[in-house]
This record gives sequence, structure tokens and C-alpha cells, in this order.
Amino acid sequence: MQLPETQVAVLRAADAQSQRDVTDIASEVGEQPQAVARAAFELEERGLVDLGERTEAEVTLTGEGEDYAADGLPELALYEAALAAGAAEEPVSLGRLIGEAGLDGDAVDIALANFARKGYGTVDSGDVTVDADADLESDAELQALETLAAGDAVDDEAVLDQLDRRGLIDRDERTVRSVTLTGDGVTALMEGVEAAETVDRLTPELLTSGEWETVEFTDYNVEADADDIEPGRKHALREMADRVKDVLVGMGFQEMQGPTVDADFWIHDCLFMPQDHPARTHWDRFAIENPGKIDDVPDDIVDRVKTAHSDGVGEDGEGYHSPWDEDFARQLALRGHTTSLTARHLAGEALGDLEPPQRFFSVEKAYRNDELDATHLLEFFQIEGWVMAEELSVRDLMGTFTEFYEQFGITDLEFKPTYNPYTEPSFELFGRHPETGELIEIGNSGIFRPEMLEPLEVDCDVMAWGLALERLMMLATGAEDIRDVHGTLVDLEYLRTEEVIY
Ligand SMILES: N[C@@H](Cc1ccccc1)C(=O)O
Repeated sequence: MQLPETQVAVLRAADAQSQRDVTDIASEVGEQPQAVARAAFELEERGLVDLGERTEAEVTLTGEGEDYAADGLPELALYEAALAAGAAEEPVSLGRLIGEAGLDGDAVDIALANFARKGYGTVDSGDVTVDADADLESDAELQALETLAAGDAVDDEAVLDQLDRRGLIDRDERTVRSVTLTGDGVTALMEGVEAAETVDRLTPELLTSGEWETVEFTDYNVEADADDIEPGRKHALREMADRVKDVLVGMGFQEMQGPTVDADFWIHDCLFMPQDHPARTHWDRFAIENPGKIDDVPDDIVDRVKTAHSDGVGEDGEGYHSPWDEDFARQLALRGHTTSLTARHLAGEALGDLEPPQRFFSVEKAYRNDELDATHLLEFFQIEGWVMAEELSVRDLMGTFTEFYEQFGITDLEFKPTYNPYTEPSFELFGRHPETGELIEIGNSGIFRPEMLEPLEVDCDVMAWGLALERLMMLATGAEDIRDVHGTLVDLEYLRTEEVIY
């Protein structure tokens, strides 16, 4: 019988009496485990071997686990320092021992917690006493770490659980495949098998020699095992941002660009937000110290904004009747919303004067000194958008949101009237979380007031919104905590596997 070379090697290495692991055969015949697994699948299809499969626990050291395996556990360092300092006879101050044991940062707390847990001694109002008889040699956790570091297995479940709790190991399962010869396999071997002239791998040599054109290739087996490849890829949230941009472009919008650090003039004053408005402090802006201000705010717009703030607009307009300070408006900050870009565009500062109809958007970062929690980040992506037309109504606004969110499978939007100094009417937008069923706020919107539009010399209707990209991501993927989609706490496995396809 003629078989491809790897299959012949696997067949010869297999046994009729016992199962042999694919990995063992691979090292014996000097092949990659995947190549051996592929050959084993082929042989099984020919009825020459049986394949077995079992799962095995796999324990690997985390970075911290590796460090401790090499340098020892912090609680042992504390014990040794304490013993040397005479803490078996009388208490020694913790402060001194920390220095002598060379502990710092988190290691201090880790040492203390485990020192007490293991009964190596006691810590009482800052004084350490040790048990002189404690047997450090047999510290089961250190021994297990060293065993694992040497590549050997540890069976003690209780110790493994403890190491897991300490974050020193990762526990996983892996599939182990094994091969046994069938009766037909034995017969084939007895009758003689030889390597066929088939080729199971395209090599540079085959390509350069031109032989690839005449050799016979083995069949391609799509069921064979292969390693998961984890190449660098775009962050899932960035993919979502790209998707959002595609959808908005599809809806006829153009993308806006503009500064991340901007003058308060564009962030707040142009939006008819009074200079003493609580939002200007309660948003807790991230102010820029150097340079603290800009000087190129356009004089004519400054004058009109100032008048709107003090006297309002129109015949019987009402302003805020409070002082308006140009220097205050020139101060720089990280934008608290991307509506500063909208203000710049409406003012003609970005692309010159714009005639209706117009549709613009941006998906950019905004920064607020909020309390970090399950629905708030200090920096997040805002999906800003606005439509300029002769006449717009709330129906246009709602229709746009319905169309937009439908693209992400979100069809149960709710609107709640709210107040913004720059829009009237204004609506907060809510969506239902697919897992918790909770309504979460996903955006804020409205139709710009004349007090905002007139100073910018826009004399038609403009509706606008700011939506949170991360909240959209939560609704679309079911993530329950915003920190699971943006920031340093995002799970690596999530980033490797999340697919943003709608
Ligand atoms: N700037 C608002 C969103 C918004 C934009 C435009 C109009 C109305 C509301 C926010 O950050 O929440």
C-alpha cells in the first residue's frame, strides 16, 4: 500500500494494543503535532487507525507565578526576615521587616495576608511575631510553583485552587488525541506500506524548481486540527467605530474633523451655555495648563455670542443677564463632548459657510472627569451628528435614530424629554440591554435653539445628537460593564474573538 510519508510514519509508530498520544508520536517522528494529527485523521478515514480523544487539565504559571517560582514567595521572605530579626522571641515592627525582606508595593499586602493564613506568625498592631517551628521547606504552594515551573504536573487540587485564587496559575483544558492501530492497520503494515510520491506540503523548493506542476498533492483535510492563530487585530471597539462610520456614510453623512483640545468658546459658549452654568464645572473639565488659552477666536462671532448670552436673540429675547468674559471663553480643555466640532462647522470655521441641506458626523473621543463605573468612563467615544435643513421636526430626529440603531439590531428605543441649554426640544435616548433588560441611556439630542444658531449665522433648522459608542457596543454585544469594552480591563480573549459583524 502506498501512503503519504507522514501517514506511513504515524502508522508505523502506532500500536494495536495501546493508545499513543499524537504529541508523543510527533516528537518521535520529528513532525509538527498538527501534521501528525492531520495524518491520523487521514488514516482513520482509511480505516487503518482508531482515534481517541480526551481532555486533560492544563495548568500554566501566570507572570506573577513565574516570578515567585524563581524568587520565592513574599510571605516566606517576610518570615525569614522576621526570624532573623528575632521575632520568634519578641515582636518586631513590621515597618522594619518590610525593608529587610525587600518587599514593596503590592508585595507587602500579599506577604501579610498569606503569612497569617499559613500560620507562620501573627501581625498585631504593626508588630510581627513568628512561629519558630514553622516548616518553610514544605510550603506546599512554593513547591507546587517550582514543580510547575519545571514542567511537571501537580495533582494536589487544594493547592492548585489556592494558587488559582492567588492568580499565580491559569487553569485550562486541552484536547489530547491518541491513535490505535485497527485490524486493517495491522494487516496493511504486515503486507507492507511505503511512502507514496504524493506531496502534502508546498515548499519553496517545489515552487522554484517548477516541480509543483507535476507532483501529486495529498487531499486537503479541512477537519484536521490546527493551531489557533492569534495575529494582531483591530480593537473590537475600533471595529465598531468603523462600522458606525460606514452606516452613517450610507445614510448620507460626511465626516467632521477638529481639535481634541479646544477653547471653551467652541465647547460651551457657542452652545449658549452660560459661563456660570453648573455643567461647566460639574462636567469637571480636564483643563489644559500650558498653553492655557488660545487667542484666535473670531471677533465677529465672539461679539454675537456675547450679545446672545447677555440679551438673548430676537425682538423679545432673554439672555442670562450675567457677565460674559472673553478670557474665560478662550481657556483650553479636553473637549467634554464633540459638539464643539458641530459648533465649529456651523460657524463656518471648519469648511466655510454651509448651505442646507447638510449632514455631518464624527466618531471621536470626549473626556469627562466622571466617576468610573459600569456605565461611565472618563474618556469615551461620542457619535456626534447633525442635520441642517430648511425645516426639521422631532419626527426627523426620531426617524434618523430608528434607522441608525436598526442597523445594529436595536429596535426598542425610548425617548425622554430633557433639558440642554442649546436645544429645544431635547431628548435623551434609551435602549434596552439584551442581558439585564435594563433601560440604559445611549444618547442625548435635540433641535438647536435660535440662541445658538443666530450668533453662528445659521438661518435654517439644525437637529443634532451625541450618542455613546461604548453603550451602543454594550447593547449590540451584551457586555454588561462598559469597562469590558473600552480600557485596560478588557479581556484579551474578548479582543481576540469578538466579531463586530451586523
Ligand atoms: N452634547 C451632548 C449631546 C448633544 C449633542 C447635540 C445636541 C444635543 C445633545 C452631550 O454630550 O451629551
